[in-house]
Amino acid sequence: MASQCGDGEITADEESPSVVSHHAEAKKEVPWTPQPPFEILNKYASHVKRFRHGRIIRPAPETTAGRSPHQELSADSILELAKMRLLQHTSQRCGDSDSFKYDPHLSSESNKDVELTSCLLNAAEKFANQQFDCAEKLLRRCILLSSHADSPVERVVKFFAEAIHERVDIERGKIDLHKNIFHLEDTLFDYQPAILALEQKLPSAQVTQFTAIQAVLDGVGTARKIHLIDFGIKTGLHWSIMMQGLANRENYPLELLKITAVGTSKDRLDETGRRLSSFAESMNLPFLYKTVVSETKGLKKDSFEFDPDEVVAVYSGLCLWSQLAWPNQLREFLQFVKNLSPCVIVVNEIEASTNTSVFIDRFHGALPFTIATFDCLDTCLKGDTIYRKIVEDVFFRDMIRNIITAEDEERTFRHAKISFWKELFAEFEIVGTELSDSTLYQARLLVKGNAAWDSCTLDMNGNYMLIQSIVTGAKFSDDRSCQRSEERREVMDGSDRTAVTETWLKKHRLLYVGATRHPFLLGIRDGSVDFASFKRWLGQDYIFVRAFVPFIASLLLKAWKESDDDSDVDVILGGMAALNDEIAWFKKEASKWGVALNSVVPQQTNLDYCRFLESLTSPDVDYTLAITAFWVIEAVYQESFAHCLEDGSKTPEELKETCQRWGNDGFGQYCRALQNIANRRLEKASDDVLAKAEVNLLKVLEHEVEFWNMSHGV
Ligand SMILES: Cc1ncc(CN)c(N)n1
Repeated sequence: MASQCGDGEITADEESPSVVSHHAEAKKEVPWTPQPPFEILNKYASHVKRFRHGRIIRPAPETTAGRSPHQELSADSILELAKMRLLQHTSQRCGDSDSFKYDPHLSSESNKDVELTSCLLNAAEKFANQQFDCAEKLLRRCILLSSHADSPVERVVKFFAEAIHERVDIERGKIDLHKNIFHLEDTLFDYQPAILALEQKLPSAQVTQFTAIQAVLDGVGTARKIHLIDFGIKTGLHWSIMMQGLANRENYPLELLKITAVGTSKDRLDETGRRLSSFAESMNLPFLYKTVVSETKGLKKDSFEFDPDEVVAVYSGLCLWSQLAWPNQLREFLQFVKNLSPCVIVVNEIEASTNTSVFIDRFHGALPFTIATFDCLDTCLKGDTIYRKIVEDVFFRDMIRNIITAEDEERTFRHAKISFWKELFAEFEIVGTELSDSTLYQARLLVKGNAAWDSCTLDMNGNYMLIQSIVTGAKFSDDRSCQRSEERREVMDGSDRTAVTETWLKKHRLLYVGATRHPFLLGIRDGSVDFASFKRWLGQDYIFVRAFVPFIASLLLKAWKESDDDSDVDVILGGMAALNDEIAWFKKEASKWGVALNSVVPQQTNLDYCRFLESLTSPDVDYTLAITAFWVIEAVYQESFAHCLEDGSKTPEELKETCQRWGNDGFGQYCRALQNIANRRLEKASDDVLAKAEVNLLKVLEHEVEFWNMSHGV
């Protein structure tokens, strides 16, 4: 795809003031080159070196204090700073150009972005308060200053300012609401190369595609006849990826893959069908493609062809939002889907809060999400400026206009938060099912394996996966503190008493799976492990375990001084005593494998982890924090090695003793005792300690993943 659009062309187009020429260019037919499924995942092998600290542990909010001169700010930090500026300078409210004080620590670009954003925020507030003159003055300033739109923030400000300006004119009766006749399906089709570029380069698109495919594959299991119903098939690229997964299925050869695509344009559906059919043919995959030409409203079951032997799966990719303006219709649609009796329904939606009739709330719901998206587009479509412009100009400009200028049913662009969707699905007894470990692991690997996706984070909300383009440090801490009381409430007064640590493990399951189902461990479990890797692990872990001794000693001291329960000391002492035996075991094992422990040089990853342990030995560190970290460190090994001993494992004889050491039931009981102590302490901890303990849990998990990476030799 990218090679279809060389740099020269892009440069020329970049200089063009109009986007129309880009559109003409981008509409050119380009070959459809689906990526083989696991080739995308195989990319990890070469990228895995970048499998470094991701964004799961977000940085502290960026502030300008202590910053080097002329620093660039991330787009989301600009938004936070702009909000702060606006709050601080309440007197400078009506577009007075001299009132904005440039921060000498920031680059001129960042200063300009902050100024523009606070001007826009101010204008939106003024508009919401019906101070149209003042709003107009501010908006004119935004439009003027963002006319060159160099940065993603400027482009967002420009689109929002233009839309609010139009809204001011509507309110004043100067113009009528110009109805947006935006037909998503047509637009997607008209700009297919841009959409394909998006699908292939945007982390959220790739992760959702893979997760969706894997969830469908898990859902249909070993079925030989699979019927996929897709409401919103677009390019159909995702199914070509799945076809390759199905073609590789060994024990349960596929008898038929049937896809029924639902949409309003027969031509467009047929074209997608032709591509998928030829792709299936090239793979010798038994394939049938059907179409149902209809709006989602008023769908009839008998428009679909069902076979009693087949297993039905439903995919709804960015499709439900378009019905949010008509809640009854949305409910009818869900009932319809439910009546199809699918084995799995995979839904992919944008999470934002724009489904409200209150203008200012909608504005604040749409702005961060748009800034994050533009920032992400800027990074991921760097070499495809034409496509980026199309996506911004065609899709987002219309979306912003609609969110800002329209009301009631005219307002068709809506997004809801995950809690809304969960409640809605629950009405139909549609509940989230757990994503398999391999799905979670692959999703995380996909994000971590691509340096350009540094700003993408994955989180779990129950069984729902959240993919966020960018989350600010500030937002991170806000979100966490909002959740804190909820987490605690679950512990204290819920009848279904879920402890804090369990809630966290669910919330951070992706990372937990990454730490406990690493390919190094899976290699031990299936017998394919490279013994050189095992020896590397042995030597490095010996060094780690030695550093563990002072950590436990300091923990013992903290327990003795601070604990409200004497038995804590006994549990920790048990762990300490076992370490003596463990160190002796390492020595014996090392001599068995010919590893000279004295000459092992600690690797940087190991040193980093040991330094983290050391930081927890300080008397300033709260007992609750240290015991929580201790529990996670032990629990990861317990869960990891126990998995290598479960039924079906092919762990080589010579590694069984290692797995037994941490995978045995006694060690499991000891870990549960540690977890109980952690829960008891966390239940009573202050919000501050609770927040720090959660961050430490994430840090331990990250260190553990890195430790396995190091051992694995990546
Ligand atoms: C890296 C690491 N993590 C945990 C453990 C278990 N004590 C260990 N030995 N090494």
